Amino acid sequence: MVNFGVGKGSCRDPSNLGFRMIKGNANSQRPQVMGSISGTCEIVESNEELDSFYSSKGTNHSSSISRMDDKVGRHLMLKTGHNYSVEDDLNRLFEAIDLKSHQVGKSPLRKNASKKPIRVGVSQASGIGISESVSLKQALRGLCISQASEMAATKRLSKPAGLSGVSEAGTIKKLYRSVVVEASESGLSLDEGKESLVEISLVPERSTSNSSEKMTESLEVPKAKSSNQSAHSSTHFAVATTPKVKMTRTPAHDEILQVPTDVGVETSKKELGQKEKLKSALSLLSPDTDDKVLELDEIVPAPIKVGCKTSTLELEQKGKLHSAPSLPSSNLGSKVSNSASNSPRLVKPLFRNKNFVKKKIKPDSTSASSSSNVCNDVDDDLGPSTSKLDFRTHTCTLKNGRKESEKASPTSSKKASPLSSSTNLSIEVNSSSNVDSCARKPGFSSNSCNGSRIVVAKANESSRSREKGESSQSSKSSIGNCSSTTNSEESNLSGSSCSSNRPHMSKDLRWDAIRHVQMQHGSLGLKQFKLLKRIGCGDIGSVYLAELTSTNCLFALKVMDNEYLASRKKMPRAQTEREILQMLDHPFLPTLYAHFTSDKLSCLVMEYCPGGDLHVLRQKQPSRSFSEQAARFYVAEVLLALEYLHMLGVVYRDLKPENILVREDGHIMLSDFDLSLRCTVNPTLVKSSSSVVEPTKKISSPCAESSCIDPFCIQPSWQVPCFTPRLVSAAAKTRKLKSDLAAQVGPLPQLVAEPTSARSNSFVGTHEYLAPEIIKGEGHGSAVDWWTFGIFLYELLYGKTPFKGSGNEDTLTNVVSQSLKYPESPLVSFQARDLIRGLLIKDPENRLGSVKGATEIKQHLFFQGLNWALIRCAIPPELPKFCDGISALASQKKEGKCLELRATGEHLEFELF
Ligand SMILES: Nc1ncnc2c1ncn2[C@@H]1O[C@H](COP(=O)(O)OP(=O)(O)OP(=O)(O)O)[C@@H](O)[C@H]1O
Repeated sequence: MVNFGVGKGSCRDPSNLGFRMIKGNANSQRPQVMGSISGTCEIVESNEELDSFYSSKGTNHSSSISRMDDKVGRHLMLKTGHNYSVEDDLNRLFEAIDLKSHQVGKSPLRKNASKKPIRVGVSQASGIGISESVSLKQALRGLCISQASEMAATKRLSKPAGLSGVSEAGTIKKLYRSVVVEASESGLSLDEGKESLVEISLVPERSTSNSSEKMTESLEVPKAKSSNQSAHSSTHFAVATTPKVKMTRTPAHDEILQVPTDVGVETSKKELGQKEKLKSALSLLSPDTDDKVLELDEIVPAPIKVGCKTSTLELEQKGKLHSAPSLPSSNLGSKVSNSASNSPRLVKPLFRNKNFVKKKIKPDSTSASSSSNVCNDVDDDLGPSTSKLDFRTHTCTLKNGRKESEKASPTSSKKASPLSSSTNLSIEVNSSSNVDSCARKPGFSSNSCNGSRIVVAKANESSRSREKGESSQSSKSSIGNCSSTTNSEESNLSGSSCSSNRPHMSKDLRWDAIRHVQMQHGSLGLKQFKLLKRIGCGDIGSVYLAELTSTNCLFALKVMDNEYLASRKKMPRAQTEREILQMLDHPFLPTLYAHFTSDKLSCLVMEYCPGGDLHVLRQKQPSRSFSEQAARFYVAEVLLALEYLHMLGVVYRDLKPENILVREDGHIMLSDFDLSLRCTVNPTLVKSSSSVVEPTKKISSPCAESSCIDPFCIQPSWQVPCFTPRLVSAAAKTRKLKSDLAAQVGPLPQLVAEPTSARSNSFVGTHEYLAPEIIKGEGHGSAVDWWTFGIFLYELLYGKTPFKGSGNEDTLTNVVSQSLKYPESPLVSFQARDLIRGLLIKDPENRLGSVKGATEIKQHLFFQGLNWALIRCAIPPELPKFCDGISALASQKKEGKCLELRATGEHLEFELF
């Protein structure tokens, strides 16, 4: 294992930058997952035979071994027979390899005993001898790849980030392409390739190397093979290209690496040649694959679609924007650092009922007053006093006073926690309460969560009942009665609802705190929370800022009244929200730590977001609108969240600033999923037929553009601000070189993970944000999210929505019939307006994003130069400013401003104290 120490100083969750490259065969059920640490890259060849090999000999396969030629291996096997030791074999092999290396004029690879990659998979099995030459060969190949990775890492580490003089991205791409082409030409069928898939997965840090603790989510491109697989719609990919590709990802990651499969084991010379090329490519990918992917990403030609329908493979339209007459230089002007350097604004989140701002159209809302019923559960008159709380300084502590941070390291955490990995954390509160905290440490078998997981309705009937469009407050609400959903909501929930599949937040100390309380009390329920303040109330429940008893951990506790939900037919919405929350593991989406249900109440224990929402933040801006660079930052993060949701088969449907919460670190969190539509998704790898690349437009110096949030700008040299005047830097030259090379190589296939077949007739959303197709009742799909995304960007930039009328009816009429207009002020760049124009195309089929989803939107010039994978590490436009959280809470308590749950069981009775 090699720690590549990716520079990510400001990264909120650096663990997600760790990645792993795994090669396996079809027999490998899941990618081998090993313990890793932040910024770690591992390249592992994994198959059963390999495992057996290591298992039988206890060989640390991390030993550095150079590549072995097949013939050499075979020869040795014949010569030595079966009675030998592995060590002897390896010694001979090293000699042979040295000889071979000299023959081909290459210096032999060094053995580096100091590097100790973690052992793959099962390591304790014994009794399996090496009797097959293929085992040894493959084992050595695995070692070879590991070493190649290490060497590449060493090389990489010896250079400043971003200044690598060699266009590795271009090289990788070239190799990749050649493999793709050759594999394609070889005429190998998908099935043939199945035996040796290559996976490059992005995995988080792990605390153990137990093979049973696999947690990467494998996205296998080829045809769905088993019924079991087909049950998980969100993780199934269909292949639109040859050769076959297997992709592995962690849910937390935005980027998916795509690598062609290494076809066959030992077939033809041609295939062997392909393997060699692929290995070379893999070795180059090693230390900073994230960076490489980004660079590759950047050089992929942008299939921009502006007002015209684009078929999957026909990318003729993509040049439209690029070929447009010289775009006016961006007036994005100032750099992000500018905003970042602004004196931090005192943000006072005004927690309020959002219904007063933009009233949602929700199917079960029978009256405007209905939503207030929930709010009346607790009669509190607290002001927005949490606005000055400094939750950045808030530290979770356990009851014994020991700081959770002391257990931050995986090992210490494991030792210190009263819950070992063998502890079953499925929780039963009491006989009448049912709790599923899923507060498991990564590494727990996801199966352990299944018992408490909600079973999703299978039939269309049930699906329909889970839609939220039965009625509405507007005249259009009757459309909800005809709500029908096809091709949706058939997927059942899998282990992804557990923390074991939530690598993104796996190190969050709140997991430990919850486990600790559960252990102490035997269960988790409302009694274990001290409700400090009601943050707000929505249509289906109230949200409280709550402290977990005896810890300093704060949560957002959403409390819903079951009876109320049932009487208003809102139970399906609550269920939808919970199920979606259970699936999520993304930096810009909320983490659900636990949920518990009693006869009377349902509670969601969520990550608390102290920074208020974007609606409030926007109103605090001068001219009540965001600068373009700030808007770009926020919409980019929202876009990644939407992309992730779509990949999971979730159409969000309720995008608006009020639902974008601001985290303590200034990044965003998309909240509120009770109006979302669940559907099947069939992600596809699309290989562009065009090789036209416009590198000079696509790639530019990171700071040449406006609103630069390119991590290069916050990277060490380090912390060179964007606005620092630069001459043509070495990095810029390198980029130019890379882009030139990329132009020669051609585009990479693109992953399209848009649930284009999702259909719903529900009338849901928020008036000003409703897409025309929803208003017209024509049925809608995932394109509604791109419409709302356009409205959202418009509102951030102009401070108002484009079609707002004097009343809701007018608004709806305007949405359908009024053409898009831009106010004269504030001045907004052409790129921004062009993006909005593409997104607000009334015909969903022609709307930007309708075919290729976020993939095509991300390539719009508005986002030019943005480093998508590292945006989470970028400096936000502004940071919420709070004073000390704990002391503020304490003073609130003294002042009697806090609510505390009265210990009366499950009744929601609070009193001031
Ligand atoms: N995790 C959180 N952290 C901080 N505030 C939150 C969190 N979740 C929700 N809120 C706030 O609580 C309030 C109520 O949220 P909630 O989702 O219940 O209602 P809503 O957004 O109106 O949606 P709905 O009516 O669909 O339930 C909102 O003001 C929201 O900003």
